[in-house]
Amino acid sequence: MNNNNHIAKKIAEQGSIEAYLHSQKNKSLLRFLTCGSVDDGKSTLIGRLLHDTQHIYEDQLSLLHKDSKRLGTQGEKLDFALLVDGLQAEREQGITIDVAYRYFATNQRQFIIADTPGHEQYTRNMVTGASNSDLAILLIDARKGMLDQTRRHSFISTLLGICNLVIAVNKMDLVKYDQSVFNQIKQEYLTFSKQLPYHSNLDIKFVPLSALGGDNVVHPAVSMSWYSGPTLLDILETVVVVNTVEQQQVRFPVQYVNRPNLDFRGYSGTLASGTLKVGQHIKVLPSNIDSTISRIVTFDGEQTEARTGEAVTLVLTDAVDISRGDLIVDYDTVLHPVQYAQVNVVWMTEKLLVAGQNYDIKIAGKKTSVRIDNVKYQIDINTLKPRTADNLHMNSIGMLELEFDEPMILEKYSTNPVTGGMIFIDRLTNVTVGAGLVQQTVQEIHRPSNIYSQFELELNALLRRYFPHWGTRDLLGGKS
Ligand SMILES: Nc1nc2c(ncn2[C@@H]2O[C@H](COP(=O)(O)OP(=O)(O)OP(=O)(O)O)[C@@H](O)[C@H]2O)c(=O)[nH]1
Repeated sequence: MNNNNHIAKKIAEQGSIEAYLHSQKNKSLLRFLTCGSVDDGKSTLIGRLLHDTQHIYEDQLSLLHKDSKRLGTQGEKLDFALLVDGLQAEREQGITIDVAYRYFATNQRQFIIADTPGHEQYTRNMVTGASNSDLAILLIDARKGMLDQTRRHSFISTLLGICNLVIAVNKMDLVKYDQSVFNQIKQEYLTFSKQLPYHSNLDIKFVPLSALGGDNVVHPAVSMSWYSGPTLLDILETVVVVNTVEQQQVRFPVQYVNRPNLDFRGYSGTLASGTLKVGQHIKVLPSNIDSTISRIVTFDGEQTEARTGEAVTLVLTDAVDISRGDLIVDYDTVLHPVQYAQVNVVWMTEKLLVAGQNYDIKIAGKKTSVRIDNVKYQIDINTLKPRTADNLHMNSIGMLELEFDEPMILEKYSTNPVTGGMIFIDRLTNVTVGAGLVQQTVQEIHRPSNIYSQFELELNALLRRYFPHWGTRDLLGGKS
């Protein structure tokens, strides 16, 4: 059955189009990404998932029949990779590609898949895909076992806070569906995974499959009777995703001050976490000015409440001075601005990252600059252990010590991905060159005292002693 018939059947089951749409809307949503090395079978797997869950339109299916026959990549069979490799041509032409998002739904759930290419230089897209996902499917070619890219993508996924990993050992048909091959890869991965960030919170599942033949993707494989676990779709339909963001404290980065006329002044943005209500007492950081929400305006009209992820415009009872990049939080939230932070970085450009460089950064809607004070270490992708490094090259992951141009409201990435996640932008080319995740904000930093003159140090001490309300930073590293 193709997608058209499939949907028609579902509508008939529900009784009306309205009832069908309503049932779709109330299903939980799982966002996942597929990653792994080049040619591991990501596109084939996604094509197979869409096909076997009847999410391919009639015209797509006949085109797929035609293309598979014309190219003959799979003999007489369908080449599912062709279904999702629409970007292939762009790839071959070397055009920058982005993550391809695809949507499908089953009776249990709705899914959004981020398909990220496996080539080494495409780590950038993988990071983008992972930052919006609840679960990562890591494909491993059964013939090749674990590769650097498997380790790198596992590390990045977990660093970005994904705690559901599915290790899909693909192309089992090419190893004669041998259980020992699967077991060996599973064992190797389990040993490796002990080094992954937040290891104790990880839920790792293993499935042996053949994306090409459809074994254990949607339907259980007869060829692998030794495997009694769930199929990949079973896992996707039942995995429990804990969304803690909604319960977290309010973080509303102001993206835009909306002032269409003298009578209206609103602050637009997407609510990164928590909920906001009309009448709620709030505070604006870094200024610490407080006010109350008088209206919540959206594209579809006014509402009394805003939930995590909603794009809204807030109107306040007072005419306060708020600019783009400010952060609206609950009135009783205490967050101190910091000038330094230790940040995990995934470097994505050929130009080496070295200490002393300056970059523009964007964090929670705010744009400012940083200086790389120090490359603390690089992560060895095989052992996931830190090793000393003076620089970071493309695709490497490391820890930096940063100094911001101005005091910043930051949090650990693990506390809040919006106030703890940043991108690095090259000042000349305006290209995104890295992704950073705050590991630790640093209030105190110990600089060698001899970079300041005795007079500067004495003046600094006097200012801090007699004018504490100026918030002067301690040149020797004390709290501001
Ligand atoms: N025998 C066999 N071949 C497979 C299987 N899955 C994928 N392939 C083949 O492996 C090759 C690569 O598959 P793709 O789906 O294009 O791989 P990919 O990971 O999407 O590759 P990129 O998009 O280039 O990163 C194709 O020739 C597929 O037909 C499988 O389970 N068994």
